Amino acid sequence: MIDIKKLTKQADDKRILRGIDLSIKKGETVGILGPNGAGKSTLLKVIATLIKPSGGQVTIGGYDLKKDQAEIKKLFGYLPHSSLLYDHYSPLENLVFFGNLYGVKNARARAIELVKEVGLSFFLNEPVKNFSRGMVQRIAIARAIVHEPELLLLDEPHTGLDQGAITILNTVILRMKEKGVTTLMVTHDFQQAAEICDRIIIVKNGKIADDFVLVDKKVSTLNKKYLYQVEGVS
Ligand SMILES: Nc1ncnc2c1ncn2[C@@H]1O[C@H](COP(=O)(O)OP(=O)(O)OP(=O)(O)O)[C@@H](O)[C@H]1O
Repeated sequence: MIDIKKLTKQADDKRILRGIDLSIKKGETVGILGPNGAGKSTLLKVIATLIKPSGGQVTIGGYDLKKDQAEIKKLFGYLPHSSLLYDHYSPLENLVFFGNLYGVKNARARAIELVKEVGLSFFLNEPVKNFSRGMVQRIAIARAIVHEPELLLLDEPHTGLDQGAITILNTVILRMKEKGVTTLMVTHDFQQAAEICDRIIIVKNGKIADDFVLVDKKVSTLNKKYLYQVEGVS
């Protein structure tokens, strides 16, 4: 699904990504972990065609990032730090708007179904500006999947969510996985990464420091591996 070779990104004098080689198969759920400033969000933004790489090759769904941006944009749903929602619109209005933008057939029915899926049917017609951070995040997740993307790019999706919302988000991710969707998730939440990811990538100083399958799904194993790679603690 994603094939990255020798990816670099330089901004001003700073080398943010220093030669990333990464191959991700269709249907994988991959957690990207690493310290602040390691380059995780930058990597996600390159894949989301939001920033141009300085060097290297990126192929997504068989399309070349340099040449086929329009095709790539249709393939993924992206959840950045900001919700991208219109504050004065309700969940229904927001999701119909974004659904139409992506050419979703029956956007209204899809919007209603998604608001139900994220547990906010009661607030279907309330303006988003009155919502709590967790409620906004639930609708932002619905927005990211409104067009049923093949690839989900999530930047710290669990931040600020209560337990109920975390469960809903994880259910959405796992349901997408059942449909063969590939997910890349930047996170600082080790518990969620251990629970839902098939594979963990640790980014440090703009490079991949580790790439492994968390066989036992234990957060303690993940903590250990992370501390070893990032802090040198064994
Ligand atoms: N446009 C830019 N110009 C200059 N430096 C940038 C730019 N974008 C990001 N950086 C720097 O690149 C580094 C990596 O940023 P990035 O947001 O990818 O880190 P991150 O691993 O996602 O960190 P965090 O966990 O704190 O979100 C940081 O030092 C950041 O300040």
